[in-house]
Amino acid sequence: MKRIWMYLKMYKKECVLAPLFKMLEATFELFVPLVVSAIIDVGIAGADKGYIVKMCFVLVALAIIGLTSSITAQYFAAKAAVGCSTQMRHHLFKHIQSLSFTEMDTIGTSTLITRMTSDINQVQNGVNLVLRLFLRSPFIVFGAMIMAFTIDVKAALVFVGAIPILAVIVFGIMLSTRPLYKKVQAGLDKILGITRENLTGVRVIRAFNKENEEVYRFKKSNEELNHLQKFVGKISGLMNPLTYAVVNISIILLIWIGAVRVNSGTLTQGQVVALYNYMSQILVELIKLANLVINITKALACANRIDGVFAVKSSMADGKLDISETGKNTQVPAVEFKNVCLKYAGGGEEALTDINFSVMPGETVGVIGGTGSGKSSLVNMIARFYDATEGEVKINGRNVKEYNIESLRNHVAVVMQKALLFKGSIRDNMKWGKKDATDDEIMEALDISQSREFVEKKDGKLDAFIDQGGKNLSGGQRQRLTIARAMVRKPDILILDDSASALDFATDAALRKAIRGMKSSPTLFIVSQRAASLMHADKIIVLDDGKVAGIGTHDELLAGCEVYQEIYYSQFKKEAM
Ligand SMILES: Nc1ncnc2c1ncn2[C@@H]1O[C@H](COP(=O)(O)OP(=O)(O)OP(=O)(O)O)[C@@H](O)[C@H]1O
Repeated sequence: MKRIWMYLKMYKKECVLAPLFKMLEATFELFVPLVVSAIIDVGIAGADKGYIVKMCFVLVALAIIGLTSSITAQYFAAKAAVGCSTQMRHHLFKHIQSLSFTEMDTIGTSTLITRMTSDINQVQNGVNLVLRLFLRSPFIVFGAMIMAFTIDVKAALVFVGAIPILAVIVFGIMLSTRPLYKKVQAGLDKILGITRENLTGVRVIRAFNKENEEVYRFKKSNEELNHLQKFVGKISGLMNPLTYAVVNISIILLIWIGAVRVNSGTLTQGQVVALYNYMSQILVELIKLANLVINITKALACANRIDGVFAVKSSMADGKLDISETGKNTQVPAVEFKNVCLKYAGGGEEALTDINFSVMPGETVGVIGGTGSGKSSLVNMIARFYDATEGEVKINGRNVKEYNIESLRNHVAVVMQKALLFKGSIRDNMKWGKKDATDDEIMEALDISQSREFVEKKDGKLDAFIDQGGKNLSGGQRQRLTIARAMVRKPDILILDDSASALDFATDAALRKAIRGMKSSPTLFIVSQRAASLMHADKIIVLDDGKVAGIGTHDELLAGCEVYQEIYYSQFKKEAM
């Protein structure tokens, strides 16, 4: 609530004008039954055609003024609601960007997307409805009752009896359905999550013939939601018959009392019709009010969930040191791990235990080990995607935590296992590496990553269009372009995290040779399960179940490291086959 108000404060004028125009509309609406009553009592009763036409014009004028007020109110309410949600979305996105991978892992991508999209939309709807209805509906309810009293106190007593009964029914149903609506919202979130997972993983699902299982999984969740919605719908469905029953009984009473009083000459026929219209207006507004309260409840629940994300603070404090101020001394290791341990949030075993090694500037380091042995975890700590839970990761002799994260990540380029490109031209994608990269710099990076040939064959060359995620490229082409994107930056430390796995051996070898041939060759980490990709490295780190099983050159490890021997001979036997 506090947060919504924080954003709404920027739209104070709109927040005042929207309800005011709605009240203006309501005021004119309250006059309509009186005009209709006058048409009956004066125009029709007196057969005065001129009067009837005149009053019809008054009705049209009231409708036009009401409509104009309503549109104006809608404009201001929408401006405030959309403005509030835009600001909130912007800040939430910025906040999410500031979170470290640890928090992102804990919250989950799917949840974050739901907060950014449907939750903020719900808040926007809630704000819009509140601005339009929170004054208007009570105003009409009480206004109609007062108008009824001005017509006839005795007949208006029917209103005094009916309104509380109607309020109890409407709000009673609303209160009983409120927790159920929360469950519906959770069910919707689940469906959204399944849909998102399925759409992003559609290729894998088809490759594994999992369509039927996925359709079944979706159907199950959808049916659960359907049952819940039907149940809530049935309770909410009681609202109309019950309220209409009360209103109709009240109307019968009104007409009965009215008829008696018309006979006695205390009331006119038109006044009875006016009383009837006021009763109808009250009913409509009470139903609107109930919907408003349901929407407020949903909006507040969503706002709380959004607040929950805002409440998560990054566990990664930014340092002050600019990395360009270090690294002048070539005798200091470019990367050093000192007794490093890593345990991911959410418990479980340590992913890395007591890792110690150092790498001098310009050296090539291979990281090898079985699946889940901790290779990616190890290199991810160099660019501070995760912080060591124990020990120290140092770059140029200083703890990575001392560096300003932006300068650190400009210095360390990571090519991730999953080759991900973004919608846009090849040039746009390359400029992710360096904003102001010239075409020459891009071509140089394409040369190193062995991508020039296929890029030059594409229509438009650097302007060739890449679909979202790089779907219109082959796996190997995607990998080469992600490597080129990292090379454009000319990083001091380059990490290839199993990022050449889709390349053939000759291209893989040509890539490594080109990197080593660069004028200022980076300190290079090659993570791979293929011994052939890193056997020429200056140093190979062999990981086994999160621990270092051996560090040394290929020859040293082949002579003395059992895990390395196992990996190497298993592959060379395989490759020889
Ligand atoms: N974000 C994470 N949250 C929790 N646990 C994780 C996370 N990332 C990795 N792990 C766990 O840490 C261990 C090491 O994983 P890591 O990805 O570093 O292995 P790897 O050697 O790179 O494997 P692969 O070769 O299959 O990519 C695994 O047990 C994995 O389940």
